[in-house]
Amino acid sequence: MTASPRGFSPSAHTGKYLVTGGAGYIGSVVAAHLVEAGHSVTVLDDLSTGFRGAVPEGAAFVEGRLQDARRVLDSSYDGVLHFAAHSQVGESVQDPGKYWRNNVGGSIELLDAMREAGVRRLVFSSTAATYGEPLTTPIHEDASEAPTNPYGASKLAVDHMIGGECRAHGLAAVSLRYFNVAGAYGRYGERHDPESHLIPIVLQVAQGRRDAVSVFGDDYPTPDGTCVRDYIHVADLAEAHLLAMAAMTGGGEGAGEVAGGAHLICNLGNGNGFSVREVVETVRKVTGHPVPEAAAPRRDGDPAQLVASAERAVKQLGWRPSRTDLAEIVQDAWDFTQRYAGTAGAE
Ligand SMILES: O=c1ccn([C@@H]2O[C@H](COP(=O)(O)OP(=O)(O)O[C@H]3O[C@H](CO)[C@H](O)[C@H](O)[C@H]3O)[C@@H](O)[C@H]2O)c(=O)[nH]1
Repeated sequence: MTASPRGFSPSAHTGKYLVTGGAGYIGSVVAAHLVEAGHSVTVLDDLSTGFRGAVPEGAAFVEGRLQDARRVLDSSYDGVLHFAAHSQVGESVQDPGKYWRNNVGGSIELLDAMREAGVRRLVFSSTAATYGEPLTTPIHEDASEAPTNPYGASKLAVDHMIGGECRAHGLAAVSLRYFNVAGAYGRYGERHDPESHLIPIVLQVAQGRRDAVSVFGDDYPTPDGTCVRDYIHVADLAEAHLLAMAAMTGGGEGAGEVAGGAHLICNLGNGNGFSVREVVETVRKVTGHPVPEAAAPRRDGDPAQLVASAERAVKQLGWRPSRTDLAEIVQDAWDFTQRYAGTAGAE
């Protein structure tokens, strides 16, 4: 095992969990954390964007869609962690039906399968994109929800569906709204094709696989004119998922027990914003390589600034992010990029 857990153990209880999308970036990191904490894990993934090699050793694997959850789940499962989704903002604008069908339609099937099998706990991978253009910063969970693209709208629809399922049928659920997830956890890291996220793109420039990074807009109302985002380490994010499940199984560390019928929504971010230019500069320092920049027009739908208030996750779940330094996040992503991304082991 190349990953290096830091003695994180959110719960003395061990359980049996289904991880949908566990061959993808975030799902695989969470699945690895669950296995390392001694839980029994089954990954359900259709490998449309994930990699078989990213499923952690020790987890069972079922290749299938969310519609197939019915043939996997039974009452021996303690809960589900649901990551399987399409997640490209630009693509969702081009092909919205794909997002409604898969993200919303698939989640309906999953919720039905859970109810039929008597599996009553869910952690859902939601997103800051449910808020849209923020009216205030940092963003709290009671901010207005006005997604600006079908990706965010599909995730918000699922959050609403989950709320209804909790009220009607006593499901316990935690929706975690991620800000900009980055970094890697040993051999588990970010590999999108095509890549659209800033940090992996800048690292590809540092590696010489791209000529320059396009900086999308330098006239935003931010200190250096480029967009500001809240980057959160994927391992800190993963720990929040285990704490969320623990809050529902009675082994939680936070203030809030999430009982049947309750739906807790928590933002996950560090509360610090970094601009595109600061990210590029950090990559130069960490890698020691030059990173040429090219000015480019603003990208449609990009808010100037997205920064989280994660106070609720800290209070309710007992979450304590420990990798908040941007250089550490970039370093871990860089190690992954050099060792694993684009290698045969990725398949
Ligand atoms: O080549 C690039 C790529 C990105 N950027 C800029 O870098 C910032 C971060 O962009 P990312 O694509 O890495 O991340 P986003 O903030 O667009 O996306 C994040 O927030 C979205 C919601 O707003 C979704 O949740 C998405 O999955 C999540 O990664 C943005 O200002 C973007 O314009 C560039 O300047 N050049």
